[in-house]
Amino acid sequence: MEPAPRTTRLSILLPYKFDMAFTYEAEAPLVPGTLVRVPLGRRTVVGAVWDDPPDQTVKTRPVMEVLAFPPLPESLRKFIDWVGHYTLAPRGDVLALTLKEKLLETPLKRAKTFVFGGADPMRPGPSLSVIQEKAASSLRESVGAETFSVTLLDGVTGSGKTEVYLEAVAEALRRKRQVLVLLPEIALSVQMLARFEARFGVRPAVWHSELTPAQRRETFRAVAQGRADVVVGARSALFLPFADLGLIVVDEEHETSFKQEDGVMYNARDMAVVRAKLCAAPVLLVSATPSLETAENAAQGRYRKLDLPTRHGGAALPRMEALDMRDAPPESGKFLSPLLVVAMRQTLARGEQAMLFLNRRGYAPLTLCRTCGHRLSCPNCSAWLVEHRASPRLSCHHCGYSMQRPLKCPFCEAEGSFVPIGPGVERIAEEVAELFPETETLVMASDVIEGPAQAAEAAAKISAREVGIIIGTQMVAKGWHFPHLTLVGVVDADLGLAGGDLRAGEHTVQMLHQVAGRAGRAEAPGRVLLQSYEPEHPVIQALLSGDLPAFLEQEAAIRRPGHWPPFGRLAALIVSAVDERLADQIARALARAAPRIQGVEVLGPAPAPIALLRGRHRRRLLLKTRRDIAVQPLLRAWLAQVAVPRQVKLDVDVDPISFM
Ligand SMILES: Nc1ncnc2c1ncn2[C@@H]1O[C@H](COP(=O)(O)OP(=O)(O)OP(=O)(O)O)[C@@H](O)[C@H]1O
Ligand SMILES: [Zn+2]
Repeated sequence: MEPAPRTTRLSILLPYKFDMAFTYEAEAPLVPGTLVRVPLGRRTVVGAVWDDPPDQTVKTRPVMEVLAFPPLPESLRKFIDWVGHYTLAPRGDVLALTLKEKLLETPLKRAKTFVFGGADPMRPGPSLSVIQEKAASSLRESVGAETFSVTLLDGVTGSGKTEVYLEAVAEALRRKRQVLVLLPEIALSVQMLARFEARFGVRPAVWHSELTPAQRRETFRAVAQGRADVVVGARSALFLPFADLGLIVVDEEHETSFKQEDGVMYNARDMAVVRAKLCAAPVLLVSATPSLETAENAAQGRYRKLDLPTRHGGAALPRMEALDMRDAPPESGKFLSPLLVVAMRQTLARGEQAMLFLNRRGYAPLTLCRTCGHRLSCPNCSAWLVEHRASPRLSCHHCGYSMQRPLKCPFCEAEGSFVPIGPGVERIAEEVAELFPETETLVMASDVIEGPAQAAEAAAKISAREVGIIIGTQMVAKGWHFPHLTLVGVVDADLGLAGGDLRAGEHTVQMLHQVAGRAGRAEAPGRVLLQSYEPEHPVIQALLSGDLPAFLEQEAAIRRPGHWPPFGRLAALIVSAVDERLADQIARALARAAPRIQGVEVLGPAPAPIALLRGRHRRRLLLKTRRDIAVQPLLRAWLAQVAVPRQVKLDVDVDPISFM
């Protein structure tokens, strides 16, 4: 008879760049998901017992400590495996999204400073309109079914989408289930958090990058123990260890900021659907301007769709007009058409507020030497330096490089010859200050409004009408409800169309429609003026008509024949190296090894639009397949053929959103 083994072998996934789980030994079996401390080389690290079969042959080291923490649930472990498989990221890197470095090392606060749970779903919400109630009761049913389903809640701006989805949240809470609400920019969601509190009597738990380590740890634990009943979070909240998730809401599902562009490149909107499926829970995608992906899924019957076609309380949708800048141009060196200025004066005279939208931070996007034409660019990136005057510097928005404005042109040595070209929000603010010296104005951009507290302060000022004119980047587009705001001026409606990537038109329509939706949300009607040099462009026409479904139809007709998403699949390879020749060499080697299969096309290699980024030269290849062909096996087989030296970084971006 063989002697019984004294120890058990365990597979342990470590939150580092390894795809495989490592085998360790423990004195007794541990359930999968258990968090343990183990040796790794000369260090000790925290990992999780995983479901892979342990290797029976390798030499093992012992588990050092079993952490007193609820094991990661099976649905989360499967999710981590799934995300790794889909994005081609090592599973360890995906686990790291759950087990943030040091998360479990932070000592617990003595005093209980954080209180979770206690949302009261029995408190009455507002009385819903007939059409809102219809949508709400359908959502309550989905939540009550306690099984996987996907619903698109498609409602015009100000239709009460938030009120309606709070009803779904209430239903999940009545069933004692946990709820996750994903927002594109949690730091800017002060109004949403306040509404949540008004509805349920407590603030929800929040999850975003600005939490302190202690807040993180406490929240993580409360979610794992099921004490945190609602979590409102940024995309990374998808990786929290929910004990009993009963509903996921993805608000503003069309937002590109749900896509993480570095490390594990995942789209939180799409992964939310996967997470819900693995938890057998419903997921609700919410938008006034659904992405073509989601609209197509609804059209094909894969997702259910609920509509809220009118604004709440009889408010009309704002009137949209294009200002043809060829007919009514601004004065030279200025950017606001006289017609827009007149409209602003009228608005202010009525005691209402105006908002100017320009999705560009800083003073000017480009600085040019008048004498020789030299342009100031970043030494590390293929990008112009952006002038900022609030804190006077020229800076690179890609790598953070910054410098003083030089006195002399480094090229022709002319003195005092630099001129700013084009506007950023600071320059618009300067123009506004000249035109409206008496009016209080407020700039909202990520370099001026840095966190939730400042955003709350800004919102409070606007609501209290301490501000007449608001000038902002995309930060002002999202979700705000300012009852006295009736005029929105879009400074450059053509801006987003210039780059011309696959979704440029779609994203411009979504963003501008969203900004427009800030106008006239209460009694006074709203008006939106789009400054454009090309008002006949289909995107501007779609905005004017307000017929977004028709626009999506057009987009679909353009993308369908070439199998562009969502009618086909894309994956991008981004090769980068400090040594340009090496980047080229590997990119060419990849091109030679590219799959040659029917229904599969490889484009490139080509220099990336940002060909130099943080000192690295970048080349791109794009894999395009028919929808019925999965890209992951193709990518794996492809990448296995090319040896990539250590000095070269190869990023794989499945379902790319950015083509830069
Ligand atoms: N049934 C209702 N009773 C009272 N107020 C309501 C009702 N429905 C909506 N509102 C109010 O109308 C405003 C707009 O609603 P809400 O913010 O939910 O719309 P939304 O569709 O989410 O807007 P957006 O997409 O533009 O951010 C809010 O102030 C909200 O409180
Ligand atoms: Zn740079």
